[in-house]
Amino acid sequence: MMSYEAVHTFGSTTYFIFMLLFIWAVQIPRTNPGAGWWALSIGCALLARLSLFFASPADDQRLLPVYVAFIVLEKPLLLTGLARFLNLNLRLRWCWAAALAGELWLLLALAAGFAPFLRASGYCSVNAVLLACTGWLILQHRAGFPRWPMAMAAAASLALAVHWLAAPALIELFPIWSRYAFVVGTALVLTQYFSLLAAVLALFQMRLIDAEAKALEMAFQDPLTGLNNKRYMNTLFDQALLLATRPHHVVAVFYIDLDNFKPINDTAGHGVGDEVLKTVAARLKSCTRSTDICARVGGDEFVVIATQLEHDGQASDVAGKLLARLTEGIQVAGQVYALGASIGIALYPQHGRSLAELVQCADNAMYHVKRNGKSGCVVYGAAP
Ligand SMILES: Nc1nc2c(ncn2[C@@H]2O[C@H](COP(=O)(O)OP(=O)(O)OP(=O)(O)O)[C@@H](O)[C@H]2O)c(=O)[nH]1
Repeated sequence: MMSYEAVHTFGSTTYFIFMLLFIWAVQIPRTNPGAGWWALSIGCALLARLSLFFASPADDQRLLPVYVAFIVLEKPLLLTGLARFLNLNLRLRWCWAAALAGELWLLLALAAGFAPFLRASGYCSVNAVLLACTGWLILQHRAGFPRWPMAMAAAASLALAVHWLAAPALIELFPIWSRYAFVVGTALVLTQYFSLLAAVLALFQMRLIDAEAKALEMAFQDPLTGLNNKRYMNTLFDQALLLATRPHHVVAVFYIDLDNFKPINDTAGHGVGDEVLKTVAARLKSCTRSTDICARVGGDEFVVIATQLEHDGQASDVAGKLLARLTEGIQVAGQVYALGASIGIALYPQHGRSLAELVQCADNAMYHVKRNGKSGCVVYGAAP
């Protein structure tokens, strides 16, 4: 068993470090509020501990009200921090009243010369109730917060509640327990504050990852169809070329322009036009591999980049499949709309080495189809 002084020194130092870490967490932008209250609450735990440190057994009773004042004050601060962290609109006046009652009970017990068990049971019960509330609140509202830190904080809070509730009776029955209780209490308080700090930081990390994913989505995705946009296509094209440099792999760029899309907008409205575009996007996806790139590059214009084709002829097969799928009727709100598609194809490396060159060739080929009656596909340079 570590000596009493060693536990004191270790506990005080670590409480102090945690207090600094909570103060630091307050400075981090976009963290949930609460860390400031927890810096105050662990500060109270630290002051309570220091008051014990300076109490020799003889003047123990003189410093006991100071110790108890800090140790019960810690709990409403802890709960206020938790309510702010969890964004709960709670009235916590009763916590402060309970803390005050715990302190008053002690003063009364000291003045009236109550037995140690009776004297301690007042503030120990207040601590136990407030810690049980802390654990219960965490368990009730942990959804959407970091899982493990919240579970650990709830477990430590509930264990501390049991610890405080049982302490007066255990010390009465086994006086040696006061020494063990000191170590157990320190370990549980450290676990509790460590978990809360971890929750603050893990939530901040979750937010960052979320924001990054949203920013990427906005930067690289077409909001209507969920397909990639031009910027993403440019980014991914280099990867597609890497795949194409493998032996027997060909990359084909398909420029697809829908035929007769405008009349749908004009007759049925933009909303129906949007639904049609979404269906087209889903069909493009269903006709291609997950490694292929499907992008919406204009109102009713799409580019598909098929990677890992085994020979040039396969590009025409893919175009045929795309065309067949896109010319199937599209049903929106009980009405079936008929579309066509003009598809131009360019192959890497025959028709160009950069994406811009390939898209330009595929676009030219697509215009050739448009000019020759629409709804068809042609490879760049192959048209008569
Ligand atoms: N519903 C909807 N329409 C759009 C969107 N973006 C562009 N458009 C419309 O899409 C139409 C595209 O025009 P065109 O390509 O000339 O229409 P088209 O009838 O397919 O013409 P062809 O290609 O010659 O067959 C225009 O009317 C645009 O206003 C969009 O996000 N949603």
